[in-house]
Amino acid sequence: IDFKTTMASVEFPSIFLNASGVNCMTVAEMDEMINAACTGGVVTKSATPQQREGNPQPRYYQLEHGSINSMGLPNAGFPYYLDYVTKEHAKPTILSVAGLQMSDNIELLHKIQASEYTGLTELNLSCPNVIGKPQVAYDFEETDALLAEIFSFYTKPLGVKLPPYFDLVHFDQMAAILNKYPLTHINTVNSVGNGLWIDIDTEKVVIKPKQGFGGLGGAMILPTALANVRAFRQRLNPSIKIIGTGGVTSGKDVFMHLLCGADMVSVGTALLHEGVGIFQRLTDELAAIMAEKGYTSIEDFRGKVQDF
Ligand SMILES: O=C(O)c1[nH]c(=O)[nH]c(=O)c1Cl
Repeated sequence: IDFKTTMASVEFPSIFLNASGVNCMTVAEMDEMINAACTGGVVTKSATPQQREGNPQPRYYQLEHGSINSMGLPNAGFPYYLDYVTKEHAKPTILSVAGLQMSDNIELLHKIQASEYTGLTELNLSCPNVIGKPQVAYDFEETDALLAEIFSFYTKPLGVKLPPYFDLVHFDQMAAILNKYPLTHINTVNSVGNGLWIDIDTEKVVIKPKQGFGGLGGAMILPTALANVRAFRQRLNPSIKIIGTGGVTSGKDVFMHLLCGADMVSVGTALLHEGVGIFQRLTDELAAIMAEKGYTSIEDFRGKVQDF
């Protein structure tokens, strides 16, 4: 069964990607993603204009059914990632960028527009862990203004990374904004912002930054991720593709993301725990589910989740 897919006329040999932030900080990690079996390519760690150390450690903690993180956007800096994605690779790249304020985002996209890079870029509007900075994507007016400014000059393929929304009216409002712009895709969901976990032996929170508040990932956020994929698929122009992210640990989870309408699927927490071998496992498990159901292509069921 071939899981290749095309987004913005870029052909991905598989539907599987890493969630930005996992297995994508260094050239070695990004090469590992590209060279791994059953991956479609690599999404870079969200790049800021300058290199960043990020928040103090411990800033990541594995929970029984997922993870909590407040990394604080550690990354090697925009030039490092632009240099990587501009080079030739065996599979496509998605350059993720995250400004710390509006002017950063505009500056980064001007640089990409002026660069040799012709691949996909993903604007991260949803980092929950930059202390003192609210998530842009929860400010609808700011998001609209930012996209209007960007598309006044940017002509290369561009998608956005969104946080989860939890109100149907917010889905309506956000989709109405996104439908105004020639986006190649959305990537939904980013971590569920500002969760908290406690070690009852020490009676302390488990991560140091932000008094223990951090973004949630992994199995426990799958229902939220599925709802966001379905809600946006129902509302967005078909020309805007969807990368489904959040809670994927098995072929069943991939199947559910695809039923909700995802075009590609990315894996974060489970990739961190299992390594890049997970993509062969997910591929085999998805293929087995499809075989059992008599599906020969993802198009047989993509977006066809049924109401009760
Ligand atoms: O703290 C982080 O680096 C981080 N952590 C996340 O869970 N999502 C993001 O978009 C980012 Cl940028």
